[in-house]
Amino acid sequence: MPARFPRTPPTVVPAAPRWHIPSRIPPLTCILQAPPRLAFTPCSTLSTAMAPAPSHTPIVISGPSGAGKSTILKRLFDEYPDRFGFSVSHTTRSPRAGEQHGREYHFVTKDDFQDLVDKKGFVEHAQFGGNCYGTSIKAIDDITAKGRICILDIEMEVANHPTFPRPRFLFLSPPSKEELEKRLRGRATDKEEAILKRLKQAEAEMDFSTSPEAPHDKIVVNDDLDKAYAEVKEFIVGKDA
Ligand SMILES: Nc1ncnc2c1ncn2[C@@H]1O[C@H](COP(=O)(O)OP(=O)(O)OP(=O)(O)O)[C@@H](O)[C@H]1O
Repeated sequence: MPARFPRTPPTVVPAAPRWHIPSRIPPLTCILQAPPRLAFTPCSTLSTAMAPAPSHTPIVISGPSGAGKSTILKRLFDEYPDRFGFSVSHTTRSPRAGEQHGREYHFVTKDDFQDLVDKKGFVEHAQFGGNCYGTSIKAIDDITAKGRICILDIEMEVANHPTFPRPRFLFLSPPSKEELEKRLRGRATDKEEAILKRLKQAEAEMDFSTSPEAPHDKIVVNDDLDKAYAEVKEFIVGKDA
């Protein structure tokens, strides 16, 4: 799994969760016009019609915490060890012991960070715990220049960037809220409060995933792991890989 960018929690608009599986996702023409609005219609969807041909275009993978992103990506990276890369984020926080500039993060001053923000050099950036974090266009381009596919676990604001070419968006969905809760508890990495918070946020993410503003080219339901992996793999590296 890539170094994870601290994600800004989406705004949760209270709504009764509807975990259904629509037959297709909204057309891509909606994507670049509207800002990502996180109002909510939970569901799990599958679509192949809108996905462009696999290439070196960066992939943004999203989905509720516990949906299985790390599990599936690990499998993919094990199968294709030289095919992917992760962008190195910028941060204004100080390096921790053992961290190297340019490896874990690009450690920059607040002024330098702001300068890059002003120049629209980030595809997304956010504040977290009093520090700024961002994914720069250059960091993504560095991966693509090496002939690798850059995998990003970032917010959807990248879809609205004025100059960055549109990445491909993959959403990994759990089969149900109950199953998601089971996985989060089974993973045993979070306290009760964190699990409840993740579940609430999951509802917002699920709703957003099928709203007209959602940019996803493909939504994979991670019920059976092998099947979900095969679908993710086909979307990312193509059918014949
Ligand atoms: N298809 C599946 N069936 C059953 N369990 C699964 C499946 N996929 C993943 N899991 C399990 O669900 C748990 C959550 O998976 P994982 O940690 O990969 O989720 P994640 O989406 O990466 O979460 P986070 O965003 O919090 O990192 C793990 O314990 C994993 O082994």
